[in-house]
Formats: sequence, structure tokens, C-alpha cells
Amino acid sequence: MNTSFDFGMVGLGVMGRNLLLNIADHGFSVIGFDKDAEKGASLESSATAGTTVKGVTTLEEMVKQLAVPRKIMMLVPAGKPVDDVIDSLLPLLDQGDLIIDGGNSHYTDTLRRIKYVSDKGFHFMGTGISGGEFGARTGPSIMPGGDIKAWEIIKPIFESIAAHVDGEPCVAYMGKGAAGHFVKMVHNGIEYAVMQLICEIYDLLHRGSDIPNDRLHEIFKSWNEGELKSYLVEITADILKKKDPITGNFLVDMINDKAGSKGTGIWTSQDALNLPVAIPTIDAAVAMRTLSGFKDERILAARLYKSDFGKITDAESFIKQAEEALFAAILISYAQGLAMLKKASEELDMAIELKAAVKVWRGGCIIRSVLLEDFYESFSSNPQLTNILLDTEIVKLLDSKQHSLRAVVAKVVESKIGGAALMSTLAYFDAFTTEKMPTNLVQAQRDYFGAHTYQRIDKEGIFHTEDWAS
Ligand SMILES: NC(=O)C1=CN([C@@H]2O[C@H](COP(=O)(O)OP(=O)(O)OC[C@H]3O[C@@H](n4cnc5c(N)ncnc54)[C@H](OP(=O)(O)O)[C@@H]3O)[C@@H](O)[C@H]2O)C=CC1
Ligand SMILES: O=C(CO)[C@H](O)[C@H](O)COP(=O)(O)O
Repeated sequence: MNTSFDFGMVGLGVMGRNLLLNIADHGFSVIGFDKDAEKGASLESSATAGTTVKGVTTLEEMVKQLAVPRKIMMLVPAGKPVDDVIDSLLPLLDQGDLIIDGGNSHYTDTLRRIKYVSDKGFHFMGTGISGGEFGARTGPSIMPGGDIKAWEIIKPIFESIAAHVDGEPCVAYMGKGAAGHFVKMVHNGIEYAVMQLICEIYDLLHRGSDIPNDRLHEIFKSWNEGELKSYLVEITADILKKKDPITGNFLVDMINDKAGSKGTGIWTSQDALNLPVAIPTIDAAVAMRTLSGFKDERILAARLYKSDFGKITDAESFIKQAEEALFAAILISYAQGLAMLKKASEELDMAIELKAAVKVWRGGCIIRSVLLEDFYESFSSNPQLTNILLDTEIVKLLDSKQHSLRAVVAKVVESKIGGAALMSTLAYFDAFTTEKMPTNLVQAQRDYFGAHTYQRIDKEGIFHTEDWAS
């Protein structure tokens, strides 16, 4: 029996199958397990000529044929399937073998599994992977973290299969413990925010300004040739021109407006609340997906609150404002996610370098954008930046656009077209960039009803006022 396969994969679904074919294309011999024999057969028949690709239906067959130390990745749904696969694999492995969880696992599960697996003498790595089906096949962004020895073992394979930007691979060691999965979770939170912002701008232009889809396709396409150049703007342009083969209408208009979710956006918001750190654009995006599911109630409410919204009349000048507002809001969303990573890295002792996160997000992943090149420069020259909005080069980029974000939010309010993410972004920006928040009054209220004490602006110490009402 051939025992020289370089890499094994558990789960030959969308991601597992495509990543394995990508690894094979880079000269590694690969073997994949899926209990569904058709998936293994389809894997083999899709392999590039001259590559070594094999599909098997038992874990035993796969493990026996791997060279040691074995390198095995799981790409199965997060949660119980990951634990089940680990428990099935462990009795088959030798000390020093490596298990990589490449799925979207929650970081607390990853921390638990690192201990469970390493206590038994094996390596375990939580690794975020982004790029979807196409990225997995042609060059994803990869976010490994945890066991540094395991990283050294797997580095040559990951560096050769990742997307490359300016000759640099979009993979880097993210940090200690569950850093890889934490960075991927925040990546997905930012993904939610950017998608929601694009949707709100589309809504303002389409429903609010009566711009038809074919024109919107041209607008997003031209935006993708400028400062907004990014994967999500690019695919939006493509989506807006796609016709439905059944009705001949634009396909986007035939899709029900209830958005799905697999949980990483919700986790990002939950973990931000726990840290705590403020990520209101991501929170708004999560909330809007949730609200989209309440379709029956929305229909009822729309009938009860009938007031017509005012159309946006100056569509042509609004298009330019919309472009600048979207750029500003996307930048501020990234800022929130990166600030979350900074805080989480300290609180959870993950030693995440923001420069490394931004480096791997520049290519291959869903949130890749040219804007990340500017961030990469900022974090290269100032690795200790706590919030990208404090970087003087970023100030220059953003300050000239903030008036457009403000103008677009005004249109959101006037037109009664929802803009939760745009409004939350502006609220975050205004609060973050003010010296004086009204939270002095919150402190006074807390002290009034609960003797929670407060600090003064003119002297050191902790103060309490007994007689607030007198
Ligand atoms: N799709 C995407 O764009 C991305 C997905 N991810 C993450 O990657 C992971 C995999 O996603 P994806 O490939 O899309 O999912 P799919 O549903 O396409 O594939 C999952 C695979 O896991 C197998 N599987 C399920 N349960 C078990 C189990 N208990 N034991 C062994 N195998 C099992 C399934 O096998 P079978 O059905 O034959 O039983 C299937 O082949 C998830 O964590 C996902 O969140 C990450 C980035 C992008
Ligand atoms: O990880 C991903 C991309 O990076 C997945 O596409 C993500 O799981 C999609 O999330 P959701 O289903 O919640 O929209």
C-alpha cells in the first residue's frame, strides 16, 4: 500500500474538495475521506491530469496511506461533527501527527480541542480559511493559529496554495491559542458589515432613486475600478446584471429577502459585547439579517404604517455621494473589526499582530479590497495602532468623505429606506471622534440611583454624591 500521501482531508464538501484539489495542483499527493463514495469518485475525476488525488470512504484507509507526521485537515460543519471526527481519528494516529480544523469553529471550542488533543500527544491547529468555493480551489486566504510547531510543519503547503499579493502569500501565523479561528470570526463579522452596507446603498439607489438594475450594474462596476475595488463590490456588480432564466426578470428581484446565516456574525457580536468592544456596524448587519427573517410581521407592519417614503430626486449627484459614503462606511467597519482583534488579543493573550491579519486579508478572502493595502502600510509603520482611524494617512482618506456619509444618512432618514448599518457607522464615527460624550450624565445617573461613584475632571479620586435631589 502507498503510504506516501502528503495531505489528508476529512469532508469532501464545497471547501474540502476544492482545497484538496488546489493542494494537489501544487505538487502534493492528497487523499480525501468522505463516507459518501460519490464525493470521493467525483474528487478523483476532477483532479488535474498528472496530480495524485485519491478518495476513500473510511478514515482507516486514509490514515494508513499518509506519510508521517500525518497532516490531516477537517472541513466539516462546525460543532459536534468536528468533535466526532477528532474522536474517530485519534485512535488511528501516531504521536506528533497533526489535525487541522479548517472550518468556522468558535474559538472557545478550538481552545478546548487544543487541550484535549495535545494532552494526548498530537498537534491541533484551528485555522480560518476564506475564499468560498472558488478561493479554496484557486488560492484562499488562510488564518492558522496556535501550536507553533504545527505551523512549521504545515507552512510549506499553506504558503504554496494560498492566494498571493505582491508575491506574498495570504497566509501567516495569526497568534497563540485559538487566534486563527478568532481572526476568521472577525473576518466574517466584517463580511456581514460590508455586505449590509452595500445592500443599503443599493436600496437607496434602486428603490429610493429609481435607478434600474442594469444601470446599477454599471455603477458598481465603475466603483470597482476605483477606491472601492473589492471582491464584494465586484460580485455585486455581477449579481445586478444576472437575468432569471425562468422569468427573464433580473434574478436579484426574484430572490426572497430573508437572509440566511451560519452563526459567525452573531458570534462576533456576542464576543464583542463580552470583551467589551464597540462594533455597531457589525451588530446592525447581524440584526438586519435576523429582522429579515420576520417576513410575515414585516408585511403586516408595512400595511399598518403606510406612510410613503419620499423619493431621492437628485439621483445623479447622489450616486457620487453614495460612492464616497460606502467607502467611508466600509473603512469604519474594518476599523471596528480590527479594534476588536486588538482588544481580544490582549484580553485572551493571543498575541495577534494586526499587520499579519491585514496581510492575509489582502487577497483570496471575501473581504479582500484595495483599502487593505493602505491598512497594511499603516500597521507596518505603526504595529501598536489600537484603532486604524487614528492613523494620520487614514485620517486623510476618511476625512474628505465623512460629509458624504452624513449626507447619505440624511437621505436614509428622509426617504424611510432602512439604513441601520450606515446610521450605526456614522454614530460610531461621531462618538469615536468626539472629545466629549454625554456619558458624564450616565455616571451621574448611576451614582444617583445606585451609589456607583464617578470620577471628576478636575481631581483624582472616586466620588459619590449623597444628595443628588437636593
Ligand atoms: N462554503 C464556504 O464558502 C465556506 C465554508 N467554511 C466552513 O468550512 C466548513 C465546511 O463547509 P462546507 O465545505 O461549505 O460544507 P459542506 O456541507 O459542503 O461539506 C461538509 C462536509 O462535511 C462532511 N461531514 C459532515 N458531518 C460529518 C461528520 N460527522 N463526519 C465526517 N464528515 C462529515 C459532509 O459529508 P457528507 O455530506 O457526505 O456526509 C460534507 O462532505 C464549515 O465549517 C464552514 O463554515 C469556511 C469558509 C467558506
Ligand atoms: O466563512 C465564510 C466566508 O468567509 C462563509 O461563506 C460564511 O460561513 C458565510 O456565513 P453566513 O452563512 O453566516 O453568511
